[in-house]
Amino acid sequence: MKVAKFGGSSVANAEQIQKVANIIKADPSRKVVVVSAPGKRFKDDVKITDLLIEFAGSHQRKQFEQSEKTLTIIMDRFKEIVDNLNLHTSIIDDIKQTIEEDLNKDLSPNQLLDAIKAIGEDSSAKIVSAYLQHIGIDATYMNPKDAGIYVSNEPGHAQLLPESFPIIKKLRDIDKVVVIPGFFGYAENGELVTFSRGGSDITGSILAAGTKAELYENFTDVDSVYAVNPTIVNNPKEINVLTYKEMRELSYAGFSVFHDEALIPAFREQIPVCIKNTNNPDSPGTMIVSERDARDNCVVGIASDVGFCSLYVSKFLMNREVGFGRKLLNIFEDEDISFEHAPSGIDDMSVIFRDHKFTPEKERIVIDRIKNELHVDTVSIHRDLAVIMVVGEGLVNTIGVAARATSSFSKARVNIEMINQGSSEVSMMFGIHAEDIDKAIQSLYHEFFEVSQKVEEAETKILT
Ligand SMILES: Nc1ncnc2c1ncn2[C@@H]1O[C@H](COP(=O)(O)OP(=O)(O)O)[C@@H](O)[C@H]1O
Ligand SMILES: N[C@@H](CC(=O)OP(=O)(O)O)C(=O)O
Repeated sequence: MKVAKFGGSSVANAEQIQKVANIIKADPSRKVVVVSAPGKRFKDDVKITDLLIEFAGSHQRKQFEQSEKTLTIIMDRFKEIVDNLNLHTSIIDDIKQTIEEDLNKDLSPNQLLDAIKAIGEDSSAKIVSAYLQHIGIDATYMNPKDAGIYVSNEPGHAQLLPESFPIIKKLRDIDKVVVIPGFFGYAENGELVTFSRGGSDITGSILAAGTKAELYENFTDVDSVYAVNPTIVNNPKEINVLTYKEMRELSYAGFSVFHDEALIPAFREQIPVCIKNTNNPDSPGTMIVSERDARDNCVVGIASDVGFCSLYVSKFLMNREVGFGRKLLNIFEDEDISFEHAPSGIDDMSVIFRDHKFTPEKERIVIDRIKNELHVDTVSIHRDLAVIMVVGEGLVNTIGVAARATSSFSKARVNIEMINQGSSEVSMMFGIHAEDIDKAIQSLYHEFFEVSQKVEEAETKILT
């Protein structure tokens, strides 16, 4: 059996849901279906999840006029979907009732936000299951609690609890298509918890691993994972096969097409993942597996992400000071900031971290503590940093990749703030100014995918 997850763009309106139904109908082994909340229908549209967050926020701030307005937009979108699919309007009444019940429960602000956010995927699953029944497919909606999505709310990521596995495994025995909302599960104490943004991919992966599915299909709005973000380079090369490790590095650094946490369950149970397009289901998509032949392309993809900050410290004879690195990272730990990379030299060290939690107040505390406790010679902060990852299993065994990458930055007139290579065998990381991302990616893409392709074509011509 297969687990098929359909993202927000695949359930954004009635027409998309009809495509989803056709995909399910076309392959009876698609037994477990996971859906996101309706996403964007066009570029400047707003996802239902964002509307729900806005609704919960304005309600909590007691801006009731605003919250009512947002609720009307949310309900109109669900109503349009239900009407266009010719489904019973009682579904709409149920959504409204669930929202009202949540507002009247004695919930903390965070609990209420989670409960409201989850309504997007929950309603979507009810609608998709009703539509499948409507067109004669034996389908049923199932709440994540009944499906066995029990998670401990670990900081940073959702960890599946051991009691989940036997329950999830039983889904295999159900002789129907089971439609389960993505993006949320339940903690040990019965509390509803949502995952990080884009987290329906995680639900799909958990269910694929728990049912030991033959394949986890992740349906989205692109034909495949491309070698670079298609919004930066036009018509980039499609990737046919990727390893879990490669995808993890790429999604970490901005390939939002698949959530990096979603790789963990699939990787642990060695479930192959296929990224496919709801709008073009016959296209083969991208397979994510444990091994691939890396001889033909050493660099498989180049990802970029913004929102990083770098803290630089230098101190004469740092290398001889036992415990310096630990003390520096301890300050970050005390301030609840996780670090992403920590490249170092003999007398200097940088700590790279995501800047969303680094308020001016935190910046002041961290700098003061570093000066007072570590007695450094220099300390400085650089904001607006972007990270570029050049990724590929073949990197370790290929000579000259770093040279080609640095020369591409130089051709694009992009200054490299930092290079980190060595700890990961599958990636090379570069820190640059965020404003340089597009030209850096375009230049790297040209070097690793356009120039090498031309060389290969020329070599083939000579040989034939
Ligand atoms: N390298 C990449 N390959 C394919 N898509 C990418 C890549 N990097 C970013 N994306 C973006 O990921 C989007 C699909 O992910 P997402 O918006 O989460 O879809 P869904 O609505 O299915 O959850 C694509 O539309 C594309 O803009
Ligand atoms: N709806 C949630 C979860 C999710 O996975 O959505 P999508 O499939 O549209 O990325 C979000 O917007 O974060």
